[in-house]
Amino acid sequence: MDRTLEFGGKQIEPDVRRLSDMREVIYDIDWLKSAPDEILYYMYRDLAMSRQDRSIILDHGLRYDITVIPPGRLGSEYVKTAGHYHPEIGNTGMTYPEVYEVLHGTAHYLLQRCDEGRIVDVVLIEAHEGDKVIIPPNYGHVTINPSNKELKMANWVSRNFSSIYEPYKKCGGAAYFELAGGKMVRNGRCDHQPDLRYLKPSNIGKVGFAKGREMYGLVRDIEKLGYLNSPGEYQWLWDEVLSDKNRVNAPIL
Ligand SMILES: O=P(O)(O)OC[C@H]1O[C@](O)(CO)[C@@H](O)[C@@H]1O
Repeated sequence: MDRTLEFGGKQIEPDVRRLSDMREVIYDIDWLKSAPDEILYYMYRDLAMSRQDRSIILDHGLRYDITVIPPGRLGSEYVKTAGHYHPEIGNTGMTYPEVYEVLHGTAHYLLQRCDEGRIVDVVLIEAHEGDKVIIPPNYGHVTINPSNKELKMANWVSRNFSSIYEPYKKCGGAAYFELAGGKMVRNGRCDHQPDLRYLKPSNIGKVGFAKGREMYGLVRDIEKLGYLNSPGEYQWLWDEVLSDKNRVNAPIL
């Protein structure tokens, strides 16, 4: 199947993530023994609709990507991304945040925060088409496609860093695995798995999100993405995104 994406009048070829790139984070080790080295997802990075947009995006130290995760299983587990953390910004005590939007399908964003090497918070956010999900500073993240439809999602993120994969690989994955059917199982290979908190997506008007409006359009109001490079100025946003007021029941699949 041709996986070229047309964006801004250009044909974009994806980077791909194969099973061999993420063997360490798979739950079903028996399945892994004989699984073919398939492509699991497609990443179209650093997109812009026009030259003018590109120049605005670069001036603000940002990047816009699209990722496509076809439906599938990793043995008994739903298909997912490898999982990574972002680095700390100087000595601020905060790592770079990120924001996702579901363009098509359903996503489960599994977030976790470590303190002194111990996982202290784990959050699962179910998002549908049009939902925005902010990954706050200091949280690592995995995206799961828990449906039988293709998941297409976009993200805005700082262009000033490279992702850190080691902690997920070292722990054999995130604190939880989502099995086909929706059961969440604790990852016994990592030292501590706090109870899961299920939270709502971060559809927050104050940072420019609007129902039915794709967040690519923020390129025309790019100051609204200021939290991606200066998270220290947005404590109210992190409090709001992570608040227990946003708790929901576990999703029913
Ligand atoms: O780097 P991973 O864990 O494979 O996840 C891929 C995702 O991360 C991003 O690099 C953004 O953080 C996207 O391009 C892509 O959706």
